Formats: sequence, structure tokens, C-alpha cells
Amino acid sequence: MTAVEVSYTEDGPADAPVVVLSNSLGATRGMWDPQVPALAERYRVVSYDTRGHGDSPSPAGPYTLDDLVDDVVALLDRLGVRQAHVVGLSLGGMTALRLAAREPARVDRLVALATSAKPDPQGFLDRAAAARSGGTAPLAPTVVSRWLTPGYAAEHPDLVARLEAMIVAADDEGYALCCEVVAAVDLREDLARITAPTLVVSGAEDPALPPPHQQAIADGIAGASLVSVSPGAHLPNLEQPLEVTGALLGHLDAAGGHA
Ligand SMILES: O=C(O)CC1=CCC(=O)O1
Repeated sequence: MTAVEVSYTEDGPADAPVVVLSNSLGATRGMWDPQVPALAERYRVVSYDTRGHGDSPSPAGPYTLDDLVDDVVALLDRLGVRQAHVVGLSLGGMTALRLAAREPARVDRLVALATSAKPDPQGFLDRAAAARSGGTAPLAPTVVSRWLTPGYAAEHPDLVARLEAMIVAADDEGYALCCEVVAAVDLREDLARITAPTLVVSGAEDPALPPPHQQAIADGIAGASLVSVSPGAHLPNLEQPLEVTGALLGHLDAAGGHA
């Protein structure tokens, strides 16, 4: 499939090293709001909406993970960026891992948060069917209940409402097609091909993709380091923004400069 022109936002100095932020299933680039200001102090931060999400197009399917990778490569090409740091969470992490394995020259440093090299497919196939039959709105409360720990969610109802609104606003078919991408993901043979210095982040209480998924990724990538965030569920960058932003900066800042 031809790459689509995804919708994106740039923050930070135009001549700084580039950091690309890739969102999770059902979210938008707004999920990175807690990280962007600190990253933008020293990086050109490019956050985008995965196809089927936010303001990006939802072309007819089926989609593959390589289509999502093609979208990022096309975005880098559009921006004239040869190489970038790539940070992705969950579906965004799968996209980032596949990009790093397939196009190593495009990825400087890699951060894969709350993601998996081989998710259990059935739940995502069921969810795709549910999104097609009833839309994303009825799915939103259950999905978001896995994104934050229960205590944090109870204390942050406005955040819960904002996250649910992202899912409700997703294109029903685009969301279903991305569920099917997740169901088909198998990156286990890609991990050994990844040469970018890699940080893997887990939410210690993530019920969606629990820590053994991230442990397997860290075990499979030479030299990768693993950080566990607690309390934290599937979107630990929201629940522990200072810790996660600090971990991102610590990993990215260790790189040399690049064009
Ligand atoms: O949406 C979920 O429940 C968890 C998830 C899996 C892949 C992704 O991006 O989010």
C-alpha cells in the first residue's frame, strides 16, 4: 500500500536532532503532551498520528505493520530527515521496532514503551470486530481502564475523559484495521537485527501488555536496557511523566549529534 501523509506537529529547534513520537492504538499524538515540552528544549520533536487515528487519513485496508513503517519513512522524507531517534508506545513501539529492524540507517536511538514483539492476537481480532459492528465509543471505557492504574484513574477523571475521547474520535474502520495490525505482529525475528541503542520501558502493572512482553524485547535486542515504571499501567508516560521523560532524555542524550 502507498504511504499516507500522516498529520504531525513539530516542536523545538528546527536544527536540533529529531525525535519522532509514535502513538498507541486508540490514542493520538496528544498522548505525548507530558513529554513534549522537556524534549523540545533540545530536540526537534515530531509527533504524529498513526493512520486511522487523530487527524491522519484512514485509507481502505487491510494495513500491515510495514504500511505504518512506510508512513513514518515518508514523513521523515517529507521533512528532509535522514536519521531520527524513534520513540513509540505499544502499537507505536511495534512500528518503531520494525522500522529499526527494517531501515537501521533511519534510526539513531530507539525507545520502545509498553509494547510487544508478539501480542496475543485474539483480543485484538475481537476488538476489530466490535469496532466495526458498534463503533469505538462502547470500547473506550474498558480500553482506557488498562491505560492507567485504577487509583491514578480515580484521581484524574479529566485525563480519563480526554483519553476516552481520543478513542471515540478514532475512525471506526481505521481503528479496526490497526487492531488487526497488532493481531498480526510478530517481531521476534526482527529483534536480533536491531542495532540502534535501545531503551525498553514497562508499566509494572500493565494489564494490556504485561512486563514479560518488554522483558522479551530487551532480551532479544543486543545491549538493550529495560526500565520498569511503578505504579504504571499501559500508558506509563502519563502516570509517571517525570520518570519516563527523564528516562527518555537520559537515553537520547547519550547519542552523538546527527543531521
Ligand atoms: O489498546 C490496548 O488495550 C492495548 C494496546 C495494544 C496495542 C496498543 O497500541 O495498545
